[in-house]
Amino acid sequence: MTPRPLAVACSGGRDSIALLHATWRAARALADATGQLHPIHAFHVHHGLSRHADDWLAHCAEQCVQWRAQGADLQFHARHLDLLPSPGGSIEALARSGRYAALADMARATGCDTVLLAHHREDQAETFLLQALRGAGAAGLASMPASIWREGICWRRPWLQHPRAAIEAYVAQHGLRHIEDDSNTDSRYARNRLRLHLWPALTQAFPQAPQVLGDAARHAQDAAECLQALAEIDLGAVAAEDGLDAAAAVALGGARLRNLLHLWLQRTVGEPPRASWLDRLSRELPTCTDARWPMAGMGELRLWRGVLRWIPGMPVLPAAERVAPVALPDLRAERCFPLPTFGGVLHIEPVAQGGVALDGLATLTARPRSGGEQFQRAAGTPPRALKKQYQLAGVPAQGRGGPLLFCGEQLVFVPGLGMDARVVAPDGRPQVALHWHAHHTGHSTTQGTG
Ligand SMILES: Nc1ncnc2c1ncn2[C@@H]1O[C@H](COP(=O)(O)OP(=O)(O)OP(=O)(O)O)[C@@H](O)[C@H]1O
Repeated sequence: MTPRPLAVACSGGRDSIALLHATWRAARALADATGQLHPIHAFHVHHGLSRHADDWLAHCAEQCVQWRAQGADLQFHARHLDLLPSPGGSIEALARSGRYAALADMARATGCDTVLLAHHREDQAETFLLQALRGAGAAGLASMPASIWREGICWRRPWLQHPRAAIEAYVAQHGLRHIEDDSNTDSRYARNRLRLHLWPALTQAFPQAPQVLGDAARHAQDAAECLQALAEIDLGAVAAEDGLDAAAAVALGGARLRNLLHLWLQRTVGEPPRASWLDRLSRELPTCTDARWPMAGMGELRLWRGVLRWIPGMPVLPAAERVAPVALPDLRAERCFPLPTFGGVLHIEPVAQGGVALDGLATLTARPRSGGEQFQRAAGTPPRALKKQYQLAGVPAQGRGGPLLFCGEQLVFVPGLGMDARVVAPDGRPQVALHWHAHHTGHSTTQGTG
């Protein structure tokens, strides 16, 4: 039988570089002992979010070339993501789901049914704490499984119970080189805030924290499995035509009813319900005969003649006027900046002429349209009301979303129209063009071309 290939998900960071190294060496040792050589595949995902992402990909690729020269049966593969955040969505969550989809895709393309991930004990403890801080139930507190099959692929975390220090020691022992992700110090991300501010104090006060939080995650895994099994049993017992027999479900009582509704809604709606919503439903359901519970932008639950059904509806995007203004960080060193509340990503491209001065990117504000904005399309033409400019330029309604970018009170950039002529930088000054990629319309708008 031909030995099965094995994949390692490699970001280029310390842990996954170490795991890739340990894996190909283990495969080679096994081959020496048994004559069976398992080919190893390294998968890298380029998220397109950091200006260093090209370097990380190059580092992983070079590392594989170097190890192949040392006798590793190792192939490198990469996928580029084009992430488009949804309004109000989390860029971390989007990157994670995009990454797993890309890894699964590479696994299928290379015939690997197992993908190794380099999470370790401290990663697991952090995940547990983050879940607790979000108010998660057993399923969230279960954190990361050491091994799980999803859609024909087994995701394994062989180092989930190993301390970070052991990996650091391995890296030092073998003189491995890895990249440092500069976004790890960005406190906008919850995991970084935890890692930078809370973790050092926590482990000083409770040195056993990584171990016991990992234990707690395993207890939560057991509890989550039991709850899932109970919900399956209850679902089988109260299923009615296209929905649930409301009286039979209510008879299960508070916690068990919520547990059942959680699984049923997750399956029918396609995502887990919010805890507050679930609480409300389980409180109101026993008191109603006919009722409706709308879920914003998704559809509604309807109770009619004793059966609770899910009626899907058209998603509704937040109206632009309800989006709050956002003071942007210094964007001078950025190439793209997601603005989830506006439903898209701002792309920044250096240009030789016709752009906005690079310095202007230090203090931009993103605002929704509030009416009365004046925009100047070209030098020598008068500034006019934005609405008029959209009409003159023939920009359709679906191309008029996204943020207006201001520098102080001066309008700089309008998706669909481009840059205001009053802020065009003189030739010879460092300058950039701005592009807005909207998520929900797929509409892309560019400085200069509108
Ligand atoms: N861009 C990526 N490409 C491939 N695999 C990735 C990528 N990012 C993360 N992974 C996988 O997921 C694991 C956990 O991700 P996490 O973001 O915690 O790691 P990291 O800090 O980027 O790097 P490392 O874990 O290698 O130090 C990684 O160890 C790796 O196996």
